Amino acid sequence: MPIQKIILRKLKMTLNDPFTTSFGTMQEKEFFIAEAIDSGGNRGFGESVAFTVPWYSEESVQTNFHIMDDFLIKMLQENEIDHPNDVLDIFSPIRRNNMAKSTLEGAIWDLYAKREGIPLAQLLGGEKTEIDVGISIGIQPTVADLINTIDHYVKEGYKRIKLKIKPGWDIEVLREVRRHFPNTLIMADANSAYTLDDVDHLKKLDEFDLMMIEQPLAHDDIVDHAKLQAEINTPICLDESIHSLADARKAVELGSCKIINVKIGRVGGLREAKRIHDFCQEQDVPVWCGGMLEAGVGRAHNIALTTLPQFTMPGDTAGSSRYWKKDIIKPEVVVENGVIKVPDKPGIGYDMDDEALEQFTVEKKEYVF
Ligand SMILES: O=C(O)CCC(=O)C1=CC=C[C@@H](O)[C@@H]1C(=O)O
Ligand SMILES: [Mg+2]
Repeated sequence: MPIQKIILRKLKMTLNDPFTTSFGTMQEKEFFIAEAIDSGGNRGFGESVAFTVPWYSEESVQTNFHIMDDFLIKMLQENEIDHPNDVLDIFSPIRRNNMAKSTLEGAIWDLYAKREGIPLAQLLGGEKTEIDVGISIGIQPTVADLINTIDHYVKEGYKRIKLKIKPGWDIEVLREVRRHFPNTLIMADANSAYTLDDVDHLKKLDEFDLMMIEQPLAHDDIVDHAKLQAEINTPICLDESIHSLADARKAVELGSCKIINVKIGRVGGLREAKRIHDFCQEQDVPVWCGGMLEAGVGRAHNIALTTLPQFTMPGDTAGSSRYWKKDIIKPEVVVENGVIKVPDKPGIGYDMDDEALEQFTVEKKEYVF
């Protein structure tokens, strides 16, 4: 692929509402958009999903820049890329830093699909023309606020509600939520807020008929999760613990989870995400696509991935307006009755809103090939 230039832009955008989890609250979001341009003027885009503070994983906005700027882009300049599947092989001398790798890999997948004139979803092997989506709701100031927020999104048609829980904001909250919403698909995400000392407490979740509990124990654990899964009926879904196909295989073998949340950035890109999908399909383990409060480019990549068949559960890819007053793609991502229509244009299927891209850019660097 004749890449002529890569542009890295650091953007700063403000979420409509603060998003609170067991590890903190976010409202300002900084991230990188990588743009890969070929000799024909085609433009491919990828989005970095690390947060400013490394509280979800060890990566941050600044480590993403350091790794891309000092290492990864040079590796792309020095190696031939025939297919986007080559990119992670080229990056393999660099350990982890998956979100940095995924930013550039994503831009190259989009560029390749545009050069071929096909949608990214189709290039990945996805066949769905629409995808079902749920929504992730942060910890709210009061239970009444939470009930109102859920009510709003249930009425908008979201197919599944994910709540954030932590010690002190869990059993009683879920009891109230279940009482108000007896038939809604509900799951809880703990972002590693518990330990095995909480087994008896976590067993109480079984009474709420949750679809799953996401990442109850340590972010780097699969052994204790297997012990917990043996004690509770609620299916465990792993998020933070899964960085690769190898992690997914070990977790499934150990019985650490019954469901996997696939985040493209966390696993190092679309190639690894697809491999995890394929493995889970063979093993009959459902997967769904997680979110990292992305802007339009990351959201579009999530939509393309979700068209693969084993994404049988609604993911966290809500509509653009849930996060942003103005997104960086045109049209923005729209959810109607809990469904997103998969775009059928080449690549990620949405156009860049270049004015918005410029408006939110706070730093920019170009790399000529
Ligand atoms: O709406 C989204 O993009 C999903 C938001 C969400 O649930 C999460 C975003 C960022 C970090 C975590 O708190 C989290 C998750 O763990 O899945
Ligand atoms: Mg999670």
